Amino acid sequence: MTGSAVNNAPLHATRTDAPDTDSAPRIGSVPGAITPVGTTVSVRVPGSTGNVGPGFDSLGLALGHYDTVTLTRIERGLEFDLSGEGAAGVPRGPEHLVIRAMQAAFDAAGAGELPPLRLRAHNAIPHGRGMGSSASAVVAGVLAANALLPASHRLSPDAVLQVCSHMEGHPDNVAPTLLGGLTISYEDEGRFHSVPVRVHPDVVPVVAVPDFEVATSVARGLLPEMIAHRTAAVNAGRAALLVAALGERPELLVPATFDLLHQPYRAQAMAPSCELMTRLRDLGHAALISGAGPTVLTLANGAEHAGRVAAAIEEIAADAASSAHEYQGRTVTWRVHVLRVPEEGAKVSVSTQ
Ligand SMILES: Nc1ncnc2c1ncn2[C@@H]1O[C@H](COP(=O)(O)OP(=O)(O)O)[C@@H](O)[C@H]1O
Ligand SMILES: N[C@@H](CCOP(=O)(O)O)C(=O)O
Repeated sequence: MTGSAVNNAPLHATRTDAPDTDSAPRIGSVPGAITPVGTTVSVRVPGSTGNVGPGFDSLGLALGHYDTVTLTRIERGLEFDLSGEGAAGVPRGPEHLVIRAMQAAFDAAGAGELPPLRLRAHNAIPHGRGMGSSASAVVAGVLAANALLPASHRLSPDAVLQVCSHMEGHPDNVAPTLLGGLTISYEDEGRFHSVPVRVHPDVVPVVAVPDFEVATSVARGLLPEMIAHRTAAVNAGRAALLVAALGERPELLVPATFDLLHQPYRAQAMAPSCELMTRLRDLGHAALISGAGPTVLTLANGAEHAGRVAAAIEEIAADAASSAHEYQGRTVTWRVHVLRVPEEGAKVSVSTQ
């Protein structure tokens, strides 16, 4: 999730840019209007990889690695039952990201304060690793809140995209989390748009998740204000090629995942990841820094190739001479997951007691 420093300021976060729902009547004071006590909303939400190499703040790919978030309307208070990745480190109060996202959805719908809730979350998406955990939390919160609202106040799919993208500050993670597959997102006069693109079934994401975190806000703070025209031209070409490679021509994934726009500037914050990525690319694999890092994502061409990538990661990580193995006097440990690209995004289900 994006912070508030100059380089990572949300693109357009003013209320005038927010969804046009200000004319909706406020319903927070009408108890019967919001789904009754006992109602439970569950959201199964995938992770995502932003940028996918050269498509900074635009391209995004859903990753088949899921958090499950369940909200129950209760009589009073705000309760938490959290487990899995990051559970010990997140606040248990109104500042919890899922609750903040729910309130943002209620605000956009003109619905006032959230009702009393119990939040149960089981997280598989690691925090601060570039696999879109904050976007998934935001999407889960906004979709859960929407399901609690009466039909008359529910946000449209476009309004959901606006609220989620404004909260994140960039749309490339929330779009595939909402829609699945590959998405091309862009911002135009304060509104976010996203186009889903079919992904070739042979594309297999392999992630290597290191044991250290880099906050997205920190990684964005490392980016320069200006880049050379030549650099922009190289990246534009590779980003365009990447859409073709992911959709039709996976054999082109190595040249298509080359980036000069963000990865080189962020290397100082994730040296072991850059070493692993470089070694994998030297072996002919389409490795890149996932999102703002430090996870290394390799896009394999078929299941057999994915197995070879996983084996190569294990071998490089075991090489005592490599900074992917030992960095600043300590051993870096990596978790490797062979995932898939889900065709569908977050799924919501509602039940009543
Ligand atoms: N499921 C979650 N529940 C609560 N907070 C979350 C959740 N996922 C992410 N966050 C918050 O977002 C932060 C990570 O966001 P960010 O730095 O953007 O990394 P990432 O690449 O994982 O999205 C966490 O430290 C935490 O504060
Ligand atoms: N385009 C963003 C993507 C951040 O993804 P995350 O998963 O690291 O939050 C960026 O590169 O900053």
